[in-house]
Amino acid sequence: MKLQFAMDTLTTDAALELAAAAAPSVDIIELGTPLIKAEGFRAITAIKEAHPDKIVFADLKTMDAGELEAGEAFKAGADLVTVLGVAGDSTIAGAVKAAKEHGKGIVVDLIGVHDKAARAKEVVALGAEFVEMHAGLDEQAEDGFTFEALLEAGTASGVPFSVAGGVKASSVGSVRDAGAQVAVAGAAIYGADDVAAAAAEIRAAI
Ligand SMILES: O=C(CO)[C@H](O)[C@H](O)COP(=O)(O)O
Repeated sequence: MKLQFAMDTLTTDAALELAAAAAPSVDIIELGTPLIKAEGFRAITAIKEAHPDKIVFADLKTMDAGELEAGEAFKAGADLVTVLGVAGDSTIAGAVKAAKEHGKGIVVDLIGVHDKAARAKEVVALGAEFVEMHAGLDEQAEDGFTFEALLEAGTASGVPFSVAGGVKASSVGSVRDAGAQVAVAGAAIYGADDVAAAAAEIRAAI
């Protein structure tokens, strides 16, 4: 299972610093949505230039204009780009078209999707590389939410999936055991006093 580091920071300089510290322990470096909104696609280029050997993941969370937005992110250096699962099929298909043109991949983020397992099958049939079983901060706070439900949806989907939303060293083993291809950890790494050690601890737990 690969480890993805989600950098939900607001400046390229901070992201470069975080990425340098965590890089030895992670496979995928993610530019979080707030970072891309704050700094633009040039932040993608900066991270890819600093880490050409890593998979660079641009968390665009695209909802419309899939081909255009994904295409621009790939041109900037992204290897994987996210489109929302609640977007229309034509948006996802457009983003997949851009990915094929660039030899890259689309990940569909299932945040806010009620039946994640069912939508996962549909979007992989549309050409998504894998889906992200993702609970945002608001969803995690809802009554009845459990991390296990996220894992169960991944296993039930029968398609390649990642898990995001509160993953840490103590829970990453359950992500692996659920059959995920990728575990995404954000705050557990960037919020630690020692970023390099936090990333290494999660890697060791895998
Ligand atoms: O995409 C995101 C929020 O929309 C986060 O980057 C992702 O969920 C990682 O979260 P965490 O910091 O809880 O590990």
